[in-house]
Amino acid sequence: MSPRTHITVLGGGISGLSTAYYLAKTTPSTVKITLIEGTKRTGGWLHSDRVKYDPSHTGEKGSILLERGPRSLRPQGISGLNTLEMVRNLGLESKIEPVSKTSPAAKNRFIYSHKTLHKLPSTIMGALTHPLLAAKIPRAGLDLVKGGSGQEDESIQDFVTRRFGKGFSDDLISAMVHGIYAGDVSKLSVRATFGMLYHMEKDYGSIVLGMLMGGGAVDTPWDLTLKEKIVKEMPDLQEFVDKTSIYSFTDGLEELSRSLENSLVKDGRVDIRKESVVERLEVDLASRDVRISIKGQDPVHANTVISALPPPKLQKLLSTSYPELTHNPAVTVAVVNLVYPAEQARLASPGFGYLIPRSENSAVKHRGLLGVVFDSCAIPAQDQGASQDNTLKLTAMIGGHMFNEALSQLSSSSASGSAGSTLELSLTGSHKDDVKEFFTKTATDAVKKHLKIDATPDLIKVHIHQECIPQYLVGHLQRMQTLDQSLRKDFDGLLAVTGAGYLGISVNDCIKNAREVAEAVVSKLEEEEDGEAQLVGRQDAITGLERSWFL
Ligand SMILES: C=Cc1c2[nH]c(c1C)Cc1[nH]c(c(CCC(=O)O)c1C)Cc1[nH]c(c(C)c1CCC(=O)O)Cc1[nH]c(c(C)c1C=C)C2
Repeated sequence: MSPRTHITVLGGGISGLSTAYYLAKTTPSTVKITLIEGTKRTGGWLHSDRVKYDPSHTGEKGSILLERGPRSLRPQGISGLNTLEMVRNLGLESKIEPVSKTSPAAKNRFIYSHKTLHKLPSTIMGALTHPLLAAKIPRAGLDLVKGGSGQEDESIQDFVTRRFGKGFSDDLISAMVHGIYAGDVSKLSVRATFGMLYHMEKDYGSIVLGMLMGGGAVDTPWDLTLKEKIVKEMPDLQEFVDKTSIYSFTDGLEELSRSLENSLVKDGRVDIRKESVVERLEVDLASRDVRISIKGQDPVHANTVISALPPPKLQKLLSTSYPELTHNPAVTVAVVNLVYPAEQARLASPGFGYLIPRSENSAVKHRGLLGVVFDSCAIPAQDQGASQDNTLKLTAMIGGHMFNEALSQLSSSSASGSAGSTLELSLTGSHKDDVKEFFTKTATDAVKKHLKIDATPDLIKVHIHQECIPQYLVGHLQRMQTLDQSLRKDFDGLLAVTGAGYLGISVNDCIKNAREVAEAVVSKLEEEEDGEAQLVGRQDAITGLERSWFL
């Protein structure tokens, strides 16, 4: 590869950091790598706070971890294995806090319905015979006799209702969609979010049959090669995967992005530009140059740009319009951390937490509550000192697709009267306080009503994460295929994309997709150097969206 080669990554979240990390691992030291981080703090919605905490009832000092976004990772699957490999290479293994498959957090996930907590089924068979659905028709039979819809895509709700009946979608599946996407089951694409179900229907004509046959996998050839490589190099990881349900780190999931950034700094290969606002990307195909204009700084020139920015942010930098970059909204989630004195607050049903299904009409009845995580039970080892045994820590997640609808109730109840859609989003001054108070009350009322905990929290923290989870609307994968073709045609490999806005929102998927695009870009640049690329032409240029044709 030419010593003048310069690859620039845009975006300092987990996807941008991972892309830079894999580029640094796979390129010779002569290749220049720049990471332009932007103005937001590294870690984004993975951000965690460790609060020095003095439980007043003991007078002893402790320290308690309050996390904002996803707080754990699943080790399973190829993307899970890939993250574990990264964790080991970063030297983070000693910080892992595993949750065993036999722990209450692994076995007990609940949904709140008809004034009680019901245990979520862990298998499709368990779901089909679930007491919440007992009064309805035998759904397993329905699934076995129904064929496919013949449609390329449909909403999760349409798919599930067609195969298993409406109760199944409104009760169980909508709750799960709240607990992953904070999204609306009637709007999200079944193919892009639960691809396994889509493929089971397509391949076996039945989900039950597909499950029994172990079908539905959506692993690409690249995924399978990656798995083989990791298993060969680190065979002992499988043992951890087999016994672990989820895991986190001593100081929270943010430790992963912090450690990634530290390793990039220490390694010295990547020029990290913090606090840099990219204003424009201009591409000159003839000289194979991308001019990156940065506010108040000299422009940067690169041979390839990999954007890990949210798709609408990338659109703002481009002169041509790509409707696929702006089609999906991203939802806002309010995260309320609550810490109670343990002797006044006890969980009757220990577990991971509970979710509110669509059938509960949450936007109105529960002011937009999506669910509550039982942090003290889910990953108890994260809290230290006196706080570990003397506190009950819960986190309420509120809003998502119901954010504005829920908050519109504030305008009718608060003196300021300025909530609702105005939350698009100028959270300042007294209005900000009203909004925070609204979410605090939503969370504490839910804990009283649903968990029968009447105590007053010792500590409350509210964080509002604007547009933190992209919503893959119906037709998402087809749009990604169209975008793949357009980027290939217009940029000929000079611009590739990665990140939660495209092909997987989970932390594991973001890391694996970052690895895939970084490795593909590097091998393409190597081919170009060898003169092979000229023979193959645009058909082969890298966009980061190649896997959209496999899913
Ligand atoms: C109550 C709302 C939410 C809870 N977690 C999230 C929300 C919006 C965010 C979230 N949860 C998952 C992901 C994707 C995976 C990742 O990045 O690691 C995100 C962004 C994982 C997840 N959470 C639940 C399920 C079934 C999954 C899928 C993978 C898995 O099985 O672990 C369920 C769940 N989420 C929440 C609760 C309280 C809950 C179950 C009781 C909180």
